[in-house]
Amino acid sequence: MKHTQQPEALLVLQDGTVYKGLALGKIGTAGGEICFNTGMTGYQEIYTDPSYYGQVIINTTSHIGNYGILNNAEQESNGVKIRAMVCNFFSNIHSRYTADGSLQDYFERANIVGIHGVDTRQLVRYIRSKGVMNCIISSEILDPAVLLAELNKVPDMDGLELSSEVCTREAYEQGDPEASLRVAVLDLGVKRSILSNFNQRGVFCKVFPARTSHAELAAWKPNGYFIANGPGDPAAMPYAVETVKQALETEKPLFGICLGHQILSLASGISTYKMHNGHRGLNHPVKNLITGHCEVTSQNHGFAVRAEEVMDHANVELTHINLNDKTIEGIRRKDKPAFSVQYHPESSPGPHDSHYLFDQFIGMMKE
Ligand SMILES: NC(=O)CC[C@H](N)C(=O)O
Repeated sequence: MKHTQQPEALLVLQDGTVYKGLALGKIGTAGGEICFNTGMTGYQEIYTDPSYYGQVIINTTSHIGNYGILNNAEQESNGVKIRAMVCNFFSNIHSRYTADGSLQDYFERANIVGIHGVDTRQLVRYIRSKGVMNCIISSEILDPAVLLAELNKVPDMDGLELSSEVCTREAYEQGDPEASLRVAVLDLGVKRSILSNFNQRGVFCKVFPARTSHAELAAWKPNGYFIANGPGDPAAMPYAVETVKQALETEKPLFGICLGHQILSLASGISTYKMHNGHRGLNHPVKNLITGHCEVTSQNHGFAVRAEEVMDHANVELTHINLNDKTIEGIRRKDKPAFSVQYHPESSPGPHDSHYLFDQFIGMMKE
């Protein structure tokens, strides 16, 4: 078994709190915003989700690495997007007959630093009460004072634009070009499983870089617009808000997921804010206020849209609400064929309760 003599590692929080543990992944130092995901499965999908770009993920499920990694099937993008990882028990051995390798080797190749042997229950309770903050992990510098100085160089997520760093450089097409429906995807950090949800339903997609103007999207003659998920602060993305405003004017159907939901909200005059702690996991209960049904949802967001501004809006209707904390989970425009959700209906990883939203969007395009 590899790495039986694991070097020590330190995790230092912005407020100076220090956690000791053992190194995993690459030996090195990395800092970012610390956030926790409570999902009990799907770690590779989480690490490769571009919405986590620049973040340090605590996996609260107690065993990580035990089913290894797959080269393709569980990748949500072209590589690991998280900055670093924290867990309680990191398994050096994996068991799954289809596995292509170990998580340790995968992290080493991707230059991802991590720490395990941390009491993640205590750590999460601490962050939950103090609120979101930055952190740094190192397996090479074991002096907390030096690390704290390094940590001060890590940028604050508030006000940070990151979609331009993770989106495609060139537009590309995906799916069957003969399909009867064409969706222009504004790639703010799109997950692969969202595109497969469209392709499986016979929709042809063209994925455009984040800073594409509406004129360029419209020139492809899409039947509808999809505004993707992605990392960073939506309030720092006036370019995407402008594209969405213009897309709304075409009266063609528009659907947004997560960051896309926040951008549709901003384009509708509703502001966003940074949450005390984000929602990241696979079991967040959401009520669909149109049908009265509850959905168990997959989530990953640290910003949200302002509830009071949704409620006061003449042209926006609240469609989904979070049953844990009553935050806004979905809206639709009363005057335009546009709707969005804060959670992840593509459910990768996660429960499949919300797949119907893709069918709803396709139904609107067919009308
Ligand atoms: N998954 C996402 O699209 C995340 C959106 C945004 N970056 C947030 O944290 O709220």
